[in-house]
Amino acid sequence: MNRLVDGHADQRDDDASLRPQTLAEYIGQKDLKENLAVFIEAAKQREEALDHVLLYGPPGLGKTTLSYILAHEMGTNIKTASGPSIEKSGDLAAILSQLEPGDILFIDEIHRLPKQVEEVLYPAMEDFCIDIVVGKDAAVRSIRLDLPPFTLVGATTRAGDLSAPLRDRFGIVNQLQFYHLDELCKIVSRTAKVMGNEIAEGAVMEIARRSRGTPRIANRLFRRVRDFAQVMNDGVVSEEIATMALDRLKVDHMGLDDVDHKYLRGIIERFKGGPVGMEAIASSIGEEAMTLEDVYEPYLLQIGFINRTPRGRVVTAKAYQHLGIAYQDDLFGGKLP
Ligand SMILES: Nc1ncnc2c1ncn2[C@@H]1O[C@H](COP(=O)(O)OP(=O)(O)OP(=O)(O)O)[C@@H](O)[C@H]1O
Ligand SMILES: [Mg+2]
Repeated sequence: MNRLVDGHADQRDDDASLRPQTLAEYIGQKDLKENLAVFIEAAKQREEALDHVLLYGPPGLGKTTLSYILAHEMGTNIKTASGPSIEKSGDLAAILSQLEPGDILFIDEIHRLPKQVEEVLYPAMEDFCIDIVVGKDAAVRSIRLDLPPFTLVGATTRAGDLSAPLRDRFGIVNQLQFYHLDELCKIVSRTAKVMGNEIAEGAVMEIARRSRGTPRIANRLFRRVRDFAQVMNDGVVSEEIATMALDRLKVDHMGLDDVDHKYLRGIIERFKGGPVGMEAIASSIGEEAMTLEDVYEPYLLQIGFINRTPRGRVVTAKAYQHLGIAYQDDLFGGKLP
């Protein structure tokens, strides 16, 4: 299903012109940015490749953008690949053997690398070499190929799915956080400017508030609001136009759409607000458990609408209030508020 407030990219998202190019232009993620700036400076002073970097967090928070920025700041090239596209160890060997000293190799969805490919990556990351098996049967032998020092930048939405040996080989491990409202406002204003639209402060706020802490969603909502503004208001994005457009797009003032409502109401109506296991929720509302976990739940957890307990998901009083449903704390059911 195509979902307006889903953090995943669709074809029109991630317009290259909207991607910040430098750390200074990259909005938010303050701690992460400050640390990276130090690591970049230190590596440059020592004339070494930057240590391997793992970036994890929900879709659309800026992992890919940050990888390009790292290459830009280090003044190196970036080669890109994605976990599922590297099917055989030979594919990875081919990619690695083309790297130049200091290059960044960006592997998106790194948790989806096949196991045998991952094993080739270990010595490549640690000792900058790979062992290639040549010949057949009795004549089979392995030759060691030296690689130039390079930086692996891995991105994943599921850090928990990464094997421990792979995870341990990253010197710099960073989690991207949901963005604060003021940061999202800056992102929306910047996007409006890049796209050449006049925008009212109230409209910036309205879009930012509904974008689930996610820059990709902020940009996507802006694009849709801009269509309404163009057709109805000479391209001027006023607060009224923004509010009207977002209401028509069925994104509520917390950024929740029909699917979130279905999820929350599902737990409330069918499971008395929980606790309930992921699989049961997923099958009762007809969505995939993994999608719910990766895409829907992180934000609902972040805004305190659900809790994860050892016995399953629980909808909080805050969510009941948002949905306008009376909350009854069922002490005997052991429900957590
Ligand atoms: N810090 C930021 N400042 C401004 N814009 C940003 C920032 N982070 C992301 N964006 C915008 O959001 C879009 C999505 O970011 P990006 O593609 O880097 O996300 P991602 O984390 O790689 O997502 P996925 O997990 O789906 O690969 C980018 O095209 C960019 O325009
Ligand atoms: Mg990405």
